[in-house]
Amino acid sequence: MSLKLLKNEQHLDLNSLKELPDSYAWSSVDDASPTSCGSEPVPVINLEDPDAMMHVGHACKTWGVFQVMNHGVPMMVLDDMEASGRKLFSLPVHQKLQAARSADGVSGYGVARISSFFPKLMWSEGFTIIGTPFEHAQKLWPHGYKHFCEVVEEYKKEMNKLVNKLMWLILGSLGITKGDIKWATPTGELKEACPVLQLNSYPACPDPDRAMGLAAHTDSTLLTILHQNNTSGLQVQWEGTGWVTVPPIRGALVVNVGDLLHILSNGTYTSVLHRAIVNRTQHRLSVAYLYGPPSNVRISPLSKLTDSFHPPLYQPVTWSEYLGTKAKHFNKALSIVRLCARMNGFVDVNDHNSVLVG
Ligand SMILES: C=C1C[C@]23C[C@H]1CC[C@H]2[C@@]12CCC[C@@](C)(C(=O)O1)[C@H]2[C@@H]3C(=O)O
Ligand SMILES: O=C(O)CCC(=O)C(=O)O
Ligand SMILES: [Fe+2]
Repeated sequence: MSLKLLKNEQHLDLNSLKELPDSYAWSSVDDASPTSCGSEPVPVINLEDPDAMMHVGHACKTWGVFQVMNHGVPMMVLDDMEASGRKLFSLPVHQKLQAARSADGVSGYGVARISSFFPKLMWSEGFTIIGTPFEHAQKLWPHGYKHFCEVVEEYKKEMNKLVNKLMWLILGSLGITKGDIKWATPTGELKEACPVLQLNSYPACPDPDRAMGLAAHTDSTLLTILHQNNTSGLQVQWEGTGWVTVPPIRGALVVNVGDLLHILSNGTYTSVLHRAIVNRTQHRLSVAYLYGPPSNVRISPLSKLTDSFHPPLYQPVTWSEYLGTKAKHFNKALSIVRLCARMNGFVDVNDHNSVLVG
């Protein structure tokens, strides 16, 4: 009985609510005002700038997030994806539930996966696509799924090109070359990981100061590329002190460092804590392309970045192992895969039982 209630409650039609139900009222949405708390704005980088690599490296080190312009993804591809996402979320709830994520599944329609770690519900809906969206799209539009599938494929193709460009800029900024990356082909193409596309919808909210669109988290990726519509809501944490809004810029894309890049760079580039807040009048939509390594690749600190003074700080993990740790431990996942000092040889050299990892 109580389980059933909870399930129904998780699928309220947010668009129809005139008041914030208690189950959505967060007691402490700190600093929900979209100010930049006196910090610099999040960097905007022109990828055609000859110094792009340096700017990207600096942004990854200081912020863990930046926006890119002149990235090569046609505006039409972004617009089409946004329109398709909008169409999906404007379907009636009972229809969206036809494509609901199964209890043990990852793809499909539902609340944010991290919801289970919070006592209150988030003011958002999501649709996760892994591989082809065909099966779910067919349930949503029995006769009209083809267009949606085409738009998604085109979007993924363009994002894959961009993620290659960005990864080599980022790796280059760390002094890493093509031969250092196990999952790159000799021509320098990063072998296709199975990318995840996450569509997020944040309906206008009657009480935005007490609601949370998507609670603070880091992404379990190497990189995430985010397209947001013309409504702000994305905020990143700055130096652990305040929230800075990443303003939507038409045509620009937000890039953020995920936990696996944090591990790969041995902590040089930090995965950024971010969240989405909501507003009273506008429907916000975002599309995240979550990029991780191929499933057989174990990510560990690159050997070029480590030596006896800079020992590797993290254990090797595959993407799916890391997702499993994240699903269980949420924001403690990164510290769980962090090697303890003892394992790094920061121990009494006379302790012959210590495990040295090199
Ligand atoms: C490949 C991924 C990465 C996931 C889990 C799985 C599919 C959906 C992704 C997101 C998308 C929304 C935020 C997040 C925190 C969530 O709840 O679901 C992400 C999470 C992660 O980055 O850990
Ligand atoms: O909607 C946003 O701006 C943030 C989305 C996000 O963080 C995610 O999908 O991982
Ligand atoms: Fe995220």
